[in-house]
Amino acid sequence: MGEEAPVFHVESVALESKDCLQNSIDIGDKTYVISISDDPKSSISIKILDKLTLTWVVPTVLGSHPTPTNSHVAILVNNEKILIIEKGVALNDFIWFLEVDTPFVKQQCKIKGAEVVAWSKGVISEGHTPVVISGPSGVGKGTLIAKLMKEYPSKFGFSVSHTTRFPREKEIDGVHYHFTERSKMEQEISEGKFLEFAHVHGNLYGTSIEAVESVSDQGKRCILDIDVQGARSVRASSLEAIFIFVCPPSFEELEKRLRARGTETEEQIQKRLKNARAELDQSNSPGLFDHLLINDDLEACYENLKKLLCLDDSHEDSNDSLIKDGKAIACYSILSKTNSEILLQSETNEVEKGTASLLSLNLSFLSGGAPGRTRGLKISSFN
Ligand SMILES: Nc1ncnc2c1ncn2[C@@H]1O[C@H](COP(=O)(O)OP(=O)(O)OP(=O)(O)O)[C@@H](O)[C@H]1O
Ligand SMILES: Nc1nc2c(ncn2[C@@H]2O[C@H](COP(=O)(O)O)[C@@H](O)[C@H]2O)c(=O)[nH]1
Repeated sequence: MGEEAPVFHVESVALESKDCLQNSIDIGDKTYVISISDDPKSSISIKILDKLTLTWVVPTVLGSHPTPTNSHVAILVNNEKILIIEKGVALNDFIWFLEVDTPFVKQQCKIKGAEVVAWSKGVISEGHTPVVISGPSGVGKGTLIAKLMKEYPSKFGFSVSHTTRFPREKEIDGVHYHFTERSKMEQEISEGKFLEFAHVHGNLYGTSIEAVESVSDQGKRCILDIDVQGARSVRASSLEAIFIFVCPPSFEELEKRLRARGTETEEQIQKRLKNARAELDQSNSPGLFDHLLINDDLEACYENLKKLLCLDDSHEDSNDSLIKDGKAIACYSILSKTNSEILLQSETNEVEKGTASLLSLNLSFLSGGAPGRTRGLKISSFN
């Protein structure tokens, strides 16, 4: 009796060059050649061979790229994207997707009139639904968020927005905001790097995709402090979130708080109060906010916020245990592939703490993708 054929499905050809390992993948009439090397000068290159005309194209490459390393394997997920498994990098950084024909890439090809490919990092942790907090200037959003972050530093992460306004005293660049030049921010908006942006009180504010994704990467729940226009844009985006509007007990109290904060000129206060009326009017827009919170007594409001966020619910993501020690080094090769599952085998004999000898990667629930992360990767480990 003959041996049963193994379920191997090799689609990638690996070519050793002096400083790096290249993988080539065929999709239709094109061959994608991916070289990742740890030489900083030539760290990542993508070339496309058109097999009909035998011409090479160097595409425009979008997105943050994988960590340079001289060993990786590549395998086709479907005709839209290639999965890259990097070797010798941290466990929370070893899965990447090179999108070659997804809707985002097609749209970018049209905009740029050139061949485009885009990187997207694969994320094992699902994170938790982000929370959008809106409300008029001075109502106490920042105060409530600061309390939450202080009490639950490992549960929540703040989405650090970009803004063209000047920093206030004690505000730190990269912590409270990314303070930026208008032209630079506009350029980055045109490059598709922002989830949302809005002109607020005479300045440009925006949430970069990276700001939200980097919080989720840490397995934390992302908090966005954005105005009502921004909340509307996020509602219309693919980001699933909970939307909370914070109201003042009265307009007079709002004005009192804004003045007492002492961070705005009289002219700016007037502008913010005028905008506050419009924002309060919009708080009841159908389908926009899930919850309204009145910030009268701060402690009472904070307790209500905690209730809304189910902070006594101690549910853990089933993938969490695998990424707890995300710094462990991954060194996996592809053992087998079906349409929805890839089996990875550790190349090291001694299984490092935090890694497993076999990993099963389920691709059935993928979501997101370039220009952000690819989420929904389900991983099971076997030792
Ligand atoms: N419940 C409350 N009672 C009294 N004062 C409050 C209350 N909540 C917040 N404050 C005070 O009101 C001022 C404005 O609060 P905060 O800066 O948090 O508002 P904000 O909504 O984040 O404003 P902005 O949108 O302009 O950033 C602060 O001085 C803060 O200490
Ligand atoms: N649409 C967005 N609005 C934002 C963002 N970051 C902050 N904001 C809102 O701007 C006002 C003013 O903030 P301030 O710090 O200058 O007082 C406030 O309502 C914030 O919620 C953003 O990224 N996008």
